[in-house]
Amino acid sequence: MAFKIGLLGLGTVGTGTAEIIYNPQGRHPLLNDITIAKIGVKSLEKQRTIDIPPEVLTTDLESIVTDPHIDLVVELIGGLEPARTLILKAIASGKHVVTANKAVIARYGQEIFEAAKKAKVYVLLEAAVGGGIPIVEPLKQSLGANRLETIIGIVNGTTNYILTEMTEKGSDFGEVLQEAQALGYAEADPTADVEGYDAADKISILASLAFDRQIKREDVYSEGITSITSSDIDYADKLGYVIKLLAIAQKPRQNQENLELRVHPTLVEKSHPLANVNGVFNAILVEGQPLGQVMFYGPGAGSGPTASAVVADILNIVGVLQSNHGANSLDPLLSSSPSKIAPIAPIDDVSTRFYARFLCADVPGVIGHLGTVFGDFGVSLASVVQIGFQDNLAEIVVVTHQVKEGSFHSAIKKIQELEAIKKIPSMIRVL
Ligand SMILES: NC(=O)C1=CN([C@@H]2O[C@H](COP(=O)(O)OP(=O)(O)OC[C@H]3O[C@@H](n4cnc5c(N)ncnc54)[C@H](OP(=O)(O)O)[C@@H]3O)[C@@H](O)[C@H]2O)C=CC1
Ligand SMILES: N[C@@H](CC=O)C(=O)O
Ligand code: NA
Repeated sequence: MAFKIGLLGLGTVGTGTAEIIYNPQGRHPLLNDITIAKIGVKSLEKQRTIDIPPEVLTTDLESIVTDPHIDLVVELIGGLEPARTLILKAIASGKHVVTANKAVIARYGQEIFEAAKKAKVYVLLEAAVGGGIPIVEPLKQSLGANRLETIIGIVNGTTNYILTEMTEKGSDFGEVLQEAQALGYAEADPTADVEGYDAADKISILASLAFDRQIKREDVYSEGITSITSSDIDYADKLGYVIKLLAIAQKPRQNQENLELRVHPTLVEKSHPLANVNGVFNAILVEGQPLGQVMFYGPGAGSGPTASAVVADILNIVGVLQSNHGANSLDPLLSSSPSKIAPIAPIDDVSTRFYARFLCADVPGVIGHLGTVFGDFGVSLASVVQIGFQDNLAEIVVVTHQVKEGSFHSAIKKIQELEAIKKIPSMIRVL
């Protein structure tokens, strides 16, 4: 019997999803049991790159999520509303849901998962993190035997594409962002990409799955790439690093209660596996016991790769429903709904290494003064080098050992008061 899909959205990901479902040859045989009953869009007049029978398209999305003939709703419109309301209505109407919407899941996941549990339907979201990379399903299933400790990921394709183009071709930030938008990688409002909010949504979702905790999205620290300049990229290169936007989740360390969750540009040593993840590719390094480290790598955005993850979720649901013949319970490996909230450490309590570039008057003893102030705040330095001159000012680069963010920033505040220090053009964390 055909399994009927109601598709909300026919943009980059919706079109990729429809293309797979309309062309099942050579793919998983279960696809032959799936049909698209309705597709909800904003505009019926818009030119589409795929032929859709006119009676399938509608602008009445509510009629799709309440249609008694539809079994599963695929939400690919993006944004918070009406996406959240439509997902909840679909659940209340007894429909399974597949979504790529990390913004909604990171903020309203708990509400949605609880509603789904009550209604005994699945809500799957493989496409929401890492695009086509299977990462959500492995965290729920394949890695279930492990005590997961750390996740470090490049989880935003747009910013990785921008940083790669800036690094490899010296391209201009604004121009590359436009390219990423044209390629369908960026969010409708690319602020979410370049300011790190999209990566923060994604790391919240991954941490919630890995540590089985609810994450308060508003407590996740995020810093984007808008202030990264080509000079930073050049200096990083000279020191043996590349700059990547990393999303990091760390389970509570010994004798601590708080999770560490943060997104920021980071200097990554060129020999590190994440340093060679370029363009729209994403990679997620997961560490746990007894497995050790495992890295998931692949295309993190774009029509086909993201649709691959959407359709994988649809197949998972259809497969489970067919095998248990509609039994009245959910497969615990597919459904998820953590009960406890995890406190998140304030960013000042997190330890990291820093790279900082100073422009100083070229007077004797300036390096000594910097060292003394850092020392006063317990910041230990791995290296201090004068790398040249800019506008008659000496350019000094400092790399610290692990230091509490709070101590580093207190030292910087004091350093700013030094007569010889004219400017601190960049401070970037180091992995
Ligand atoms: N693009 C990517 O690479 C990836 C995207 N995602 C996520 O997938 C989701 C979809 O993204 P994407 O395909 O890029 O988005 P697009 O902007 O390309 O497409 C959005 C689609 O939704 C429709 N739509 C939007 N708002 C409404 C509304 N209020 N009522 C009816 N229809 C609406 C649009 O209709 P119309 O066509 O008529 O304008 C369009 O078809 C987002 O949550 C995004 O974060 C996840 C991973 C990767
Ligand atoms: N805008 C996102 C799309 C995929 O999630 C990105 O660039 O990664
Ligand atoms: Na994925």
